[in-house]
Amino acid sequence: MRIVVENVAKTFIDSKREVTALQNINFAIEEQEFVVLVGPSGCGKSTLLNIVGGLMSPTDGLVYFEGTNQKQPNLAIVFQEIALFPWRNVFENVVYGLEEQGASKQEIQEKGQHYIDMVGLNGFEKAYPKQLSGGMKQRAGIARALSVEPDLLLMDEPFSALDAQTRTLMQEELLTIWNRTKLSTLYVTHNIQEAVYLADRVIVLSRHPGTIKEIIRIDMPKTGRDSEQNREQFEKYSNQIWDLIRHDAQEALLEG
Ligand SMILES: Nc1ncnc2c1ncn2[C@@H]1O[C@H](COP(=O)(O)OP(=O)(O)OP(=O)(O)O)[C@@H](O)[C@H]1O
Repeated sequence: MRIVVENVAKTFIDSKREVTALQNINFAIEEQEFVVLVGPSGCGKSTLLNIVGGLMSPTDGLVYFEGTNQKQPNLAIVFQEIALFPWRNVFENVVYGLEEQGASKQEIQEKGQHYIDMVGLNGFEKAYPKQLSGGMKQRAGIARALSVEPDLLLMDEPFSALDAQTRTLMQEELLTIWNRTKLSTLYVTHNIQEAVYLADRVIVLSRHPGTIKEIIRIDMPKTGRDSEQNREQFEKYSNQIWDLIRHDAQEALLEG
């Protein structure tokens, strides 16, 4: 399935002012592609992700899905703050979407366990959210999203609330999982290194209004991007993206 975003614009109107959050947004996410949206604060990353996920409608333009008969394909979203149900244990949280889909008991058992194993939470099936660290909660949230085997995975700053070391480990794990599942993914981050580490293509947004500044293909193998031998190329991409964002990021900082 291919996801096409065509001429999307979004204007928010409240009592005081009108904010054009997005304008003239055109891109596609190919089957099995990992696309990352980067840009400074307020450039419209989350708004765009929410529009692609159908949680918000655009003021103009449209999002459509090619190569599928389904009117509404199966999407799963992972947010920065994983909202696990506190009264459900890890297993029960992970299989929530499967239950909603009306999966059989056997399917729930098999898929639930498969994705719990995939995110490294085996042994914690019966633990409750309050007993888990931030990284473990995030793993449970990812397993819950994966368990419905979505056509498109949407992730909005999923690791930004984690400490730096946990974040690095989670990025590595996400890449391992992605290499196994090859799920079409749209991923939002502020973090340029994270974008270069994970993406097939990086979409750089500028702000006021949020438009696409450039789309950069990260032409490196998906494994070992952070290795010594790839360091130079990794930094070249990071610098290229930072040069595109720098001015807008400075403005965002001054505006607070
Ligand atoms: N519900 C809303 N009502 C009014 N304005 C909004 C609303 N949601 C977002 N905006 C505005 O739209 C613009 C884009 O916001 P958005 O949250 O999508 O940016 P972002 O790039 O995800 O920011 P950040 O990186 O800080 O999360 C901002 O100027 C924001 O203030």
